[in-house]
Amino acid sequence: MPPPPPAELRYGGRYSKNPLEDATFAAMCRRLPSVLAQTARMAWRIDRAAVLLLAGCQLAVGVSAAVLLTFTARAMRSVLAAGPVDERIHQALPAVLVIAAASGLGRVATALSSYADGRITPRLTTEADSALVAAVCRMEAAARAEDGCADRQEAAEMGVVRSHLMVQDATRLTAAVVRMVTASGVLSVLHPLMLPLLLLAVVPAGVGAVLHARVTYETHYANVGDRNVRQNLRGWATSAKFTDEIRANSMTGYLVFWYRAMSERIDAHTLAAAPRMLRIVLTSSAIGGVFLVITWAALAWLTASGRIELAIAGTAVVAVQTTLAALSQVVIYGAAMFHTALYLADMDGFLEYAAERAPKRGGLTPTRPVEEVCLHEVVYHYPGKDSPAVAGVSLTVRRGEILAVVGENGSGKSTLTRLLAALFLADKGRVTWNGHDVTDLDPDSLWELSGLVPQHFAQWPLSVRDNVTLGQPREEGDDRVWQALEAVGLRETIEDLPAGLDTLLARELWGGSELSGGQWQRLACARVLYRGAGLVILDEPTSQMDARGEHNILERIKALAADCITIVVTHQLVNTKIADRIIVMDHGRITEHGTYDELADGAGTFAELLALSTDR
Ligand SMILES: Nc1ncnc2c1ncn2[C@@H]1O[C@H](COP(=O)(O)OP(=O)(O)OP(=O)(O)O)[C@@H](O)[C@H]1O
Repeated sequence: MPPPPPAELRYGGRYSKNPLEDATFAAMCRRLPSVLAQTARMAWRIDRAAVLLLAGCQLAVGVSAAVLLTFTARAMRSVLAAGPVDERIHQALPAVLVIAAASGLGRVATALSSYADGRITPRLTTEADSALVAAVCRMEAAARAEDGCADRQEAAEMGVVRSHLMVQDATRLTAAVVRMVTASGVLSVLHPLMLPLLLLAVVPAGVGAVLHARVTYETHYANVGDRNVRQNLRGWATSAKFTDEIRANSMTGYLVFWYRAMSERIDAHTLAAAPRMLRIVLTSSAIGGVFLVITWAALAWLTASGRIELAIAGTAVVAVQTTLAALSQVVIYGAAMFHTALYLADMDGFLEYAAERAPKRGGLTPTRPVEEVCLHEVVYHYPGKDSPAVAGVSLTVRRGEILAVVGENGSGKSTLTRLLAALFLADKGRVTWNGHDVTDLDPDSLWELSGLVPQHFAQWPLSVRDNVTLGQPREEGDDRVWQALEAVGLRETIEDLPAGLDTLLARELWGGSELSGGQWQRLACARVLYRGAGLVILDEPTSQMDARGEHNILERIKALAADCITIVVTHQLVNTKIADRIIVMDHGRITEHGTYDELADGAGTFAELLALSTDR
């Protein structure tokens, strides 16, 4: 049976207006100097010596071009003068030598500038890439759920990819400008009419190149949403972690077909732009060609009518060729630079957007140990949701206490833990740690005191040791790492791995090993134990564990409870026996609270869920 047709995906996550809708040709040209300045600033920060070398080379390229043309005129005059050929050549020899030296200088300068570019570009890309990763990692967690955030990030990624062209485009553009200015200077001296004619020949190509870049960017913009979804789909479909689920649920054909269909939709957008591009290129070439013919005709007429001498006309031919080549390059690289600038603007825009959404909280350091975490009438709404996930919750948890949070799916348990850990800030109400509002506390110092095993934890493709210690300063010796592993019953498993603590936990990477689901979960618990955190939040920490593993962890939680605040979210109601207090959540509110015995003997949701869990 052929795979079913792909779902029509209506992706409404457009983040803003296409910035090109209002951009005029003049506005784009005006933008170039600022892009050049931005490139120079970024490069200057990275490698001043290389920037100076680059600037020196550009100057050398310009000087060599000017010298080349001026001495070509002299050599021509000598060669075309009256007298015996050997004498004329002899007379032209000094100028020829200067020409050879100037072109040698030009070539060396070009080679050195590409060396300087090679020194700057990789680091520039690394800077851009690292800045993007840091910006995303530092955003407020809640902002990542905003509409369009992922789209903007995808557009910004393109800026990083393009950043490797920045210096190259800028160098080529400035080299072309320098060559153009020198060559056109020489040409204007030869005859003032030549330059405006040449400009007319090249300007249509310039307009064409910029329009071309606009269309390419528009296509890119139209595809941002689709590409975002396709990229996610690709990651999920090709990850070894989901192979079983994909195969055993006969999703393969569907996913492969869907992936292809999405790619074809992206291609269709791109192909739809091709005729427009062709029209632009043909029109601009035709207009430019007409003016070029007029330029050559004008030169022929000036020479034939004796307005310029033959020797000068020879130089003019070289100067026209040089200016024309330089002008074309200015146009091509100007358009390329403009094109790159559009993606860089997306990247800059996203960095600004992310910076605006970086935590803007106070700088107070929380007092240690964490004695008390309180919620005062806290409300939290996810963007785009009608009803709040947490709807006016007040709660106090103290050191030495184990609090269990139970409730049906979607009742707001995980959101409550995010608010307690100050991962999200309340829309209304206050969350305090030791009496200080979390909005006044420095988030990094605050999270140094917390440890979390989330429902969906990462399986870091790192060594076992790094999986346990990630987020903590590296210590001498592995004693505490082994203690944490022992506490979750993983010692033997890890000892049996080929390289013990050094074993890479990523089967898909060469030499890596893989753990089972429950073993991964034990490892996530070991990480929290290793942290010795003051606020420990365990969101369904034993959902994948066998009875022994679960028992181990619960015993460990009890043993450590005296020194910290422990919050356990669980659907295994029997596990709430270890808690001093249980709260039941329903539609974002606490509907019941008490000890296990009080709630089990009551007539509320807890007793009902407990009865259901044993009714088989
Ligand atoms: N990132 C998110 N963006 C938008 N809505 C969300 C997000 N996370 C959760 N929600 C919504 O908030 C509500 C509470 O979700 P929460 O994850 O807190 O529930 P829960 O009690 O932990 O559920 P479960 O038992 O299934 O883990 C749900 O209606 C859910 O759809």
